[in-house]
Parts: sequence; structure tokens; C-alpha cells
Amino acid sequence: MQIDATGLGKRFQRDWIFRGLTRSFRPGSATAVLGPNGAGKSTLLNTFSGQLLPTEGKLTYALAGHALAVEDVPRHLAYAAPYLELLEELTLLELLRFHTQFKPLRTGVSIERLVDIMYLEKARQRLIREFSSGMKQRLKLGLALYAEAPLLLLDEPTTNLDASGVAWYQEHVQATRTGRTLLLSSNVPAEYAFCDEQLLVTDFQTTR
Ligand SMILES: Nc1ncnc2c1ncn2[C@@H]1O[C@H](COP(=O)(O)OP(=O)(O)OP(=O)(O)O)[C@@H](O)[C@H]1O
Repeated sequence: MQIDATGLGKRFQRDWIFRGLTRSFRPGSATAVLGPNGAGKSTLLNTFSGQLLPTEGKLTYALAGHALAVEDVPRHLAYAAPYLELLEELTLLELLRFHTQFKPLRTGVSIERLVDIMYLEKARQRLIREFSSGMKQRLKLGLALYAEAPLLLLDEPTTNLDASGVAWYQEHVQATRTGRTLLLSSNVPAEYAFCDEQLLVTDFQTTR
């Protein structure tokens, strides 16, 4: 998905979180959105997802050369973030069947295959609320990485992952990024080392 931001700014009450962001994001690019805690990384991702409206400026989206209205962006978006909750009252298989009705998996990836990819075979019939925090994070990432979605937003993707979980994330984000537009908010180099572009949110806070 092609995304073009022009003079983009977001303000909460009197505080500008970022302002004057003009930049293009092309299909196939991976951009690390960087900045200290509270800088506005999540706010920026939420704005790009269409969940938050910009206070000023313009965001335009295009898919295969055709303009896409902001209200149609969620259909083409996969998003994993600590603040996006899973349906905890479902078992893993129930959740995967429910979720994939709205957000289909990539061609060639079945629910069973995704369970194997996430190393959650033994948890098929377990309730999500009984999962460890690392299992939940692998599930969130698996759903996002293997969704059929040209726009991928990842907020702090290795939250709660141990060393093998981080290696798993690195392998699968690489395996699924081709052709997608990826924005990844992070403070952890191991999460974003593979990104070819960086966006420092503090560069857009001079008028705060
Ligand atoms: N809905 C909201 N209303 C008011 N202020 C908000 C809202 N959401 C975020 N903020 C403020 O916007 C600023 C940026 O927050 P944001 O969560 O985007 O930062 P971040 O860079 O993602 O931080 P972290 O690295 O800690 O996750 C913070 O000062 C936060 O308090």
C-alpha cells in the first residue's frame, strides 16, 4: 500500500504530539518509528491505521494504483500492539476461526498451519486467558504477520517475548514482509534492525 503524509499533525488537547510530517511510504518498505517513551510512536501508528484522525494535514492511501478511502484502510490492515486485546474467552481454535472470517490468512496458510508456525499445537483447545503473556504475543504477531493485508503495523512487537520468541519474530517478519508496507514502532534495536528506513518522531515535535 502506498501512503503519503503531507503536513501531518496530531494534537491532544493543547499538546502537539507530532507536526509537519511529510513523507511517503511505498509498498515493500519497512520503516522503524523511533523515539523515547511518550514521544508519540503509538499515536502515529494509530493515525496511519485510520483509528485516529489527524488534527491537520493529509494522509492518502493507494492500493495497486487506486486511491483508497481512509474508512477502507482497516480492511487492508494487520495491526499488532500491546493495547489491542485478544478475545480471552475463546479457545485458540475458536479465536482463529472467528478472527479469520474478518481478516483472512495469506494464500496457502491454513489455520492448522498457522498454529504450527506459532508453536501453539498443544494449546489448540485452551482458553486464550490461560495463555502466558509470551504465547499471547506470539498469537498477536502470527495473526498480523500471516494476514492477507498489504499494510502491516507493529507496535513494540517483541513485548513479552523471550530470546527464542525474538528469534521467531525476526524469522517470520522477514518471511512475510515482501511487498507490504510495514511501520514498526520500537525502542529495541533487535526489533527493527532489518528495517530499511527510520522515522524519528522527535524530529516532528519542534513546534510542540
Ligand atoms: N487519547 C489520548 N488523549 C490524550 N493524550 C494522549 C492520548 N493518547 C496518547 N496521549 C499522549 O500522547 C503522548 C504520546 O503517547 P504515545 O503512546 O503515542 O507515545 P509512545 O511513543 O508510543 O510511547 P511508549 O514508547 O511509552 O509506548 C503521551 O504524552 C500520551 O500521554
